[in-house]
Amino acid sequence: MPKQKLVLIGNGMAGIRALEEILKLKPDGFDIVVFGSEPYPNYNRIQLSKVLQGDTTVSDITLNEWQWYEDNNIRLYPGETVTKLDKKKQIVHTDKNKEEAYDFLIIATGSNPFMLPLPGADLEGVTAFRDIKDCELMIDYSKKYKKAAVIGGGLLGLEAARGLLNLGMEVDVIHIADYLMERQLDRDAGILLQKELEKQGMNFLLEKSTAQITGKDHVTGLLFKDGSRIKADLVVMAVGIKPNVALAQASGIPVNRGIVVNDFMETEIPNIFAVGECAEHRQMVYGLVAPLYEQGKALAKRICGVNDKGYHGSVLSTQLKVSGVDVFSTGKINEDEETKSIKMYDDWNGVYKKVLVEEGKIAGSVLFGNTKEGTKLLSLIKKGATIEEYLEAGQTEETGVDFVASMPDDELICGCNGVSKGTIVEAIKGQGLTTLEEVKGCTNASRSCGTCKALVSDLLQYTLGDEYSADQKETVCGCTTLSRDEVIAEIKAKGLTHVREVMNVLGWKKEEGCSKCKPALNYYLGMIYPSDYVDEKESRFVNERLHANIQKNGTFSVVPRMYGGVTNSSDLRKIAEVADKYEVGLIKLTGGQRIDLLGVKKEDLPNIWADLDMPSGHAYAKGLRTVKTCVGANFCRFGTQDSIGMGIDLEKKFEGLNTPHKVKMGVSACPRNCAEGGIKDVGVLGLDGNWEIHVGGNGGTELRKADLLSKVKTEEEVIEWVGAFLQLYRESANYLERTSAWVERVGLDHVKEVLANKATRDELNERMDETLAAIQEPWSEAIKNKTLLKELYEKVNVPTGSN
Ligand SMILES: Cc1cc2nc3c(=O)[nH]c(=O)nc-3n(C[C@H](O)[C@H](O)[C@H](O)COP(=O)(O)OP(=O)(O)OC[C@H]3O[C@@H](n4cnc5c(N)ncnc54)[C@H](O)[C@@H]3O)c2cc1C
Ligand SMILES: NC(=O)c1ccc[n+]([C@@H]2O[C@H](COP(=O)([O-])OP(=O)(O)OC[C@H]3O[C@@H](n4cnc5c(N)ncnc54)[C@H](O)[C@@H]3O)[C@@H](O)[C@H]2O)c1
Ligand code: SF4
Ligand code: FES
Repeated sequence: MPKQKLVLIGNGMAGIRALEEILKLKPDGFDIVVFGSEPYPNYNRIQLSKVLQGDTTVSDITLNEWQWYEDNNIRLYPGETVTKLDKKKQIVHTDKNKEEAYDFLIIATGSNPFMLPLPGADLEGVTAFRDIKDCELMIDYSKKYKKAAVIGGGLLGLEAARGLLNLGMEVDVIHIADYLMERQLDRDAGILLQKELEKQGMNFLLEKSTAQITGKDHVTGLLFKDGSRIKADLVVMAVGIKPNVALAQASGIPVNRGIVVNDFMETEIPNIFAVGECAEHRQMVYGLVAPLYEQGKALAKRICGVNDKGYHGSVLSTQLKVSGVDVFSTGKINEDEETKSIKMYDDWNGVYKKVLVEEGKIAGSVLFGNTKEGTKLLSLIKKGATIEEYLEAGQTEETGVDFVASMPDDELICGCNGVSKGTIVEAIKGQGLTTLEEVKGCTNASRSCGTCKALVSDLLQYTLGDEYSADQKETVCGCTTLSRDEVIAEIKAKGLTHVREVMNVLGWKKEEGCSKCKPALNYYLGMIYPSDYVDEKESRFVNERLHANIQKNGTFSVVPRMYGGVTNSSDLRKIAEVADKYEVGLIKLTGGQRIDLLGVKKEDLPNIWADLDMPSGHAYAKGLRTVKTCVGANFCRFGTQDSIGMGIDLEKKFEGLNTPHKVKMGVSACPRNCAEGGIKDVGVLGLDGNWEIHVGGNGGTELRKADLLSKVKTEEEVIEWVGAFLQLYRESANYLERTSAWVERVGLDHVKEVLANKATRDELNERMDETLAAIQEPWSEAIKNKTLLKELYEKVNVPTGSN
């Protein structure tokens, strides 16, 4: 019987968490399709504040890699928006003219930032702070401009303001109320917060109402209703959010503020659910992840037919993610006729605590300066605990291991994900966890805002005692407690030969591994057994499995190899013909001097490769990409050597080589370095009749200038040194570690010392040659393999001439 089709609209935090819960209950229960307007896999929106503050990068906040979708047979359409929904026929339509029928539909379209409809709101330099695009725009602006104004002194506005300060801008925060975060804090805490943030360099304009954003094309400032003005080159609006309900509304699904749902997240329309910030449950719309995750659990149980009492609403708690400021609030924050409060105010040390009591029970709390008790108070409120229970438990001043030891098992450690101390301790003991990453992988604790990380570390220390090492070794991933070196040593000692076998024998916690360890193990096995290991395609990242880079609209790019960046009229003709025949969207020259055919349909890939009859340029590979060359001595009046010839020889020699991460090379024939060897993994430079070999350069986000490794005379010596260097890197780097990071980690002196020995270089080159001898050209291999064509490239006619 065919599986029921489940379509999810919205590839954000709530929708994907609901899918994860569904997959836990029925791993193979549905045929799943996801549409997401943003061109990324599901990422941690919460961490955008940390990206702006410079504590992490966009590439590190992905929650579910592309591979996760592949592994779970989820068809993801990134960068594609659902524009229409036909609830009678049970079909959704997209902005790319796709139609998808569903048996069950989940709407998880989140919120839109609320943009004040002020004159000038459409000027260049005015932005919201909601997604990666906004974050990148602010980072970009900070490089060009000096003065930023943030409208809104709530959680988002203050986190944005801290980020902009870190980026070197002067920041004014304009707030409509008379104290900061008035929705989350009482006046006393708000004033303490303001003092602390002023010390950090923020400037506040309170009780200010903006009348206009001034400027002609680009913003130049703000004009307030009281007639005063400030200058600004960048204006960030952070004045709240609006549930994104337009699609539901237009489709006749009942909407109030949000899409109205019952306790099982069902809308009034059969088979249509809503979850996350777009949903309204018992007249409440939420804007924090903890309740959205609770909703996801209830939804998953309903859709999988598991009996449950459903979702009954959430007690909220918030923490501001600004370093140096500890502020927490939960439940009620202000006194009224029904409440009494216990207060402690230490103006000298800037510590404030208030616990509100209603009908004898704890109803809410505001903490400033010391927020250790935050999760305890949240747990007590959730349980409906009395004030006596709180007072009897004692207000501990303890910290660290003693503090977590004193917590009861049911106390919450991670508010975002609802994970208690008991659950974490049980997972550490039951599954032999030793690192924060493993606890995160198994329990979800610390997977969202990350403020509970210190408590989770304390719990690890408390549970493991002497076995715990704060200076934790880096494990391959959360599925194992072994490091890369330990795994490699075990593979060699036990003669393990397959990815699954490694996982079984070495006691992997997740039988099937994850998207981090599978490609890593596949690489390590290939590196250890170059002649015998049969590459496991299913363990590779999707781009490497398909031998083409997937683009944001789901099409692919084709980059044929052009040794040394040199081409000829016959290859150019073939490329032009192929581009016409397959209606290629864009032909573009790459930074590595290659031709990129973009916008190719997956099913056309094998036919294009067959028509091109050129080798793969490996533009998708964790391997040798390109050798860029300058024109050199044959044409350039400054050139002293044949850089093109040298580049072609290097590229022909190392073509198809798998490496821990991508490897780029550049060869120039004089110190002007036109092939930019100074920012390549390997840069070869002609100088006074010698060749200099530079290594460990990187022109990407982690910009690094290459270091001089050695100076040699002949082309043969260049090949010998480069071969030895690459093999040393292959054998000792972590998978996904670029040469730049590896050279930094192990030290240039170490690399030089190892390679200085000719006998060692020869040994490394012997192993390199064995590896190179086993390499096969992937495109011609793929078009010969009918099973592979059927499995990987749907709707393909086997190209003529293949067997
Ligand atoms: C900077 C920042 C910091 C934050 N910090 C915290 C924090 O510390 N703690 C906390 O609990 N919360 C925090 N939040 C709030 C939290 O991120 C949100 O509550 C959460 O992301 C909401 O999840 P969601 O899935 O409902 O919506 P979203 O994450 O917005 O996901 C909805 C997705 O659906 C897509 N979409 C919309 N319409 C369509 C359509 N028609 N077709 C296809 N796709 C569509 C959108 O593009 C979006 O990608 C923060 C938010 C921001 C912006
Ligand atoms: N640490 C966290 O938990 C965190 C961090 C960032 C964002 N978020 C979430 O993201 C969403 C958006 O955050 P937010 O801070 O924009 O929303 P918010 O509603 O919490 O705060 C908006 C603030 O803007 C002020 N404001 C409204 N109109 C104004 C005006 N015209 N001029 C000046 N100030 C004005 C309000 O007084 C309010 O304090 C919320 O759901 C929030 O919970 C949470
Ligand atoms: S690097 Fe030197 S030799 Fe090569 S093209 Fe540039 S100037 Fe000419
Ligand atoms: S409290 Fe936010 S991730 Fe744990």
